[in-house]
Amino acid sequence: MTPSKTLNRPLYAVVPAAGVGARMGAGLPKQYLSLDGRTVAEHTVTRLLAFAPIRRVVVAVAEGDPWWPQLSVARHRRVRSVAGGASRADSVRAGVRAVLDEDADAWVLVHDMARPLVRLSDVQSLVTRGAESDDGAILARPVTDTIKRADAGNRIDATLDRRHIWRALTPQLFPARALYEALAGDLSAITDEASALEAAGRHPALVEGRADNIKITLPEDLALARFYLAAQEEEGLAWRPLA
Ligand SMILES: Nc1ccn([C@@H]2O[C@H](COP(=O)(O)OP(=O)(O)OP(=O)(O)O)[C@@H](O)[C@H]2O)c(=O)n1
Ligand SMILES: C[C@](O)(CO)[C@H](O)COP(=O)(O)O
Repeated sequence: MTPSKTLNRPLYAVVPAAGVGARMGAGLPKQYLSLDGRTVAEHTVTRLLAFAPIRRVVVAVAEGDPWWPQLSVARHRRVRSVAGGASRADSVRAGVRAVLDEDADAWVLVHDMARPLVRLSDVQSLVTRGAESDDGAILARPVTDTIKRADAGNRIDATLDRRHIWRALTPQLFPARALYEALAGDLSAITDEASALEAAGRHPALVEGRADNIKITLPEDLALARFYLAAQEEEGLAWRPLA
């Protein structure tokens, strides 16, 4: 992938990877499950490392995680590990702190470890669009179903105009300083980084990403991920060994 021509500040990736995968219920965190012979974590980090403009990939792992240090990707020269926190937002904040300690002027791409199928073409689109404004940008998908809002009794309260409804994906791109400050308050309702920036009055851009950039969350997502991975390989997006 050729370096971005648009982002004129250092680019880092922060990967929250300190979750336990409760909804997957696999007995170990889902990022260490195998996908075509490699862990989900290896797929994810290797893809980010293949995006040349990323100076470093900061991975937030749970304290005492015995699986992460066993992966060769954890020792890659452009990978750094930090201790994650009790919530996703805490883990992201720890990663962004490490980025700011290296470069106060950096931008960060925050990407779920649980999204191993992200395409470099989507990362490039995000960086190109995100660089247009200090409010940043996120990958997202317009919804294709009819969207209902429920009342407290799970009866339909309203049908929303889906032309304005998008599903948030990752990566999400922001100036590191702005994100760090936005993550300083009450994090209990924060499920993605854009929400934190929105609460601070910013309006990140939505950049349409590919549908195969799924988050592995439930057991059935593994079969879907294998299907999409095979399709990507047929397209020529094959596994690339670390440089
Ligand atoms: N304290 C936490 C919780 C989550 N994550 C990370 O945030 C990403 C998205 O979260 P999610 O899919 O919810 O993962 P889990 O928290 O592991 O899943 P669950 O909610 O089912 O336990 C994952 O890469 C996960 O490892 C994190 O870094 N720190
Ligand atoms: C950030 C995210 O992937 C956007 O869809 C998502 O919100 C994280 O998932 P979680 O289950 O809320 O941690």
